[in-house]
Amino acid sequence: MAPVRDELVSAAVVEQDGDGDVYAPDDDHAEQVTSPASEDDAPYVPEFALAPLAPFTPPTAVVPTEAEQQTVPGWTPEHRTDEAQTGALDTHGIPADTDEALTGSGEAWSEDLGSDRTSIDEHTEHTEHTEHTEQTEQTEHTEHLDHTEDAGDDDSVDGEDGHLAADDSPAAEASEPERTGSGSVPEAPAVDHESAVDQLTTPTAPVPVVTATPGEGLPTDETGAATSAPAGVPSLGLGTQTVAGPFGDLSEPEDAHQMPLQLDRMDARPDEPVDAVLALGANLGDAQGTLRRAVAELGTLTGVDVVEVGPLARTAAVGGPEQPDFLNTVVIVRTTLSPRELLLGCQSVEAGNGRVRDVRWGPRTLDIDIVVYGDVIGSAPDLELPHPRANERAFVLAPWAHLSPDAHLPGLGGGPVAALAATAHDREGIRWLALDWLHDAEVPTAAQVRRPATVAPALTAVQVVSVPQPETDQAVDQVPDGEDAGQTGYQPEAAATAGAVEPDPASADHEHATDGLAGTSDEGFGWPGGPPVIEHPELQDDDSPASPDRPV
Ligand SMILES: Nc1ncnc2c1ncn2[C@@H]1O[C@H](COP(=O)(O)OP(=O)(O)OP(=O)(O)O)[C@@H](O)[C@H]1O
Ligand SMILES: Nc1nc2c(c(=O)[nH]1)N=C(CO)CN2
Repeated sequence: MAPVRDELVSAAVVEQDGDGDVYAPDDDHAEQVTSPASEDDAPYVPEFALAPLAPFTPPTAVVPTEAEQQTVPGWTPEHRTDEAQTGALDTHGIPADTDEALTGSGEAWSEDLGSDRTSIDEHTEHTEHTEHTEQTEQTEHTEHLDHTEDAGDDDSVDGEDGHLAADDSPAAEASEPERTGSGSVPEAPAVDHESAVDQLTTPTAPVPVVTATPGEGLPTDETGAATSAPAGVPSLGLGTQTVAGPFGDLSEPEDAHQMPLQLDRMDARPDEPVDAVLALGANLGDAQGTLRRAVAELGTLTGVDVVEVGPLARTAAVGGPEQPDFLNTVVIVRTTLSPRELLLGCQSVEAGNGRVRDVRWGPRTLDIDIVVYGDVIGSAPDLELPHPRANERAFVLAPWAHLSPDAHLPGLGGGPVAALAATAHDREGIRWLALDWLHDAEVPTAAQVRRPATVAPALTAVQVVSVPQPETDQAVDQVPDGEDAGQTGYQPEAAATAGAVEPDPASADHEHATDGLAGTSDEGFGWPGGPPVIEHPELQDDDSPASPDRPV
């Protein structure tokens, strides 16, 4: 390994996080990143560049047949690979005999991987151009994980490990919210989430090509490549096939540039449906509306059933630039998708709701993280399970513990979720939890804003409010106002069972309740002396999630 040293990269340098995600420069958040340098500051030579290269035989230009020139607009000889090297090619440079396999089952596709890496790349292009499908994140994912020279040139590849700044996609750009201060996000373009996931699961889809360290539990050969699929992975083509390296199908020497095509445990579909916990957050635009829509859209993903939805929490932003409060919730889904398929499904929903990744931990219209997927513990360049920061985030743990008081977070730093929520650093940034946010609900009276029976002991300090059904785009800011309110979706029987505390109007804290970024020492989660029952948990303020005109 070449010597490296840590350098504080200036704000002018693109930031890169531990996951390999690259973010636009952010003056406030220059990060420690590792960049290679030698003692004498000699130009850095990447390690791979030192590897002995096989002699390169440039492909022989192939003159198109007359028919080809007529049928392929814009055709030029360099669009083709040497036929002599790759066998009979179709007009897209795809070996004719592999075309069927490529569009057939994933298994058949994988069997042909050994034939020609270039043909696979070409095929991706072929798929793109011929299917005219919407440019989903999945398509990008599949395309850019190719370890080809071209892949490295593509801005949309997010970091060295090849995972994506998915929202660089044209679809995401098109849906970039206008931050005009109007507070509303333009209608997200319709995204066919089902078809996005179908592309992952149907035989005609390009199989996601994933390189990662071999997944735990998979048998591997001496190169580290997975040699067989684990139980429950019927069609993703895990196997011993290797594909040509970044320089194409060089014949000499045999193995020098062969890279194993590896799928890992994150691609393993479960034998039985698995419960996964998703954390949702939003602080731009109509955050509540977006979260409602996201829950619905998650339920439309093939292989995903929404089982339970947590309360809505208003939370102070953690990390990143100064920004509005978030609305957060958790959703428990039952899925037959693999972890990576589920991630791609979530990212598809994010993209459809205008998610843009420009600033790390910056404001966003929608964020969906996989907190846990069953009891899977594992790490791949694009997916870590459980989510590596979930154990320290009250904005995830508090709504989760409320939904599942006995939940346990597996893995390093894990433990009982309610206990983790009670000690998380950001616990005091939890402003309130609303139980009835998902469905139609009328505004509660002050007397109805109280602790419910189901609240976990560690969460009793969180004020529970009712959030009304929005009538406008700005409705996330509508105030559960005790004075003007009618009935609520809140269940008084539950409160009675719990011996709910009668609200004390004197305890109302209008100031803090209306200031999304106000001091946290004596409010919210961890309030000493019991739950603050706030008569007017005003949300109508500039810091609120639906008020993106605040400078961010
Ligand atoms: N468990 C996970 N859930 C979602 N994304 C994950 C997970 N593990 C790794 N990732 C990767 O993290 C990348 C960055 O995700 P995202 O932009 O949503 O980060 P973030 O929400 O801003 O920050 P954080 O990861 O701290 O929540 C994604 O592209 C994804 O590949
Ligand atoms: N309150 C809050 N803070 C955050 C959130 C979030 O969802 N809520 N998401 C982040 C990145 O995932 C970073 N910080």
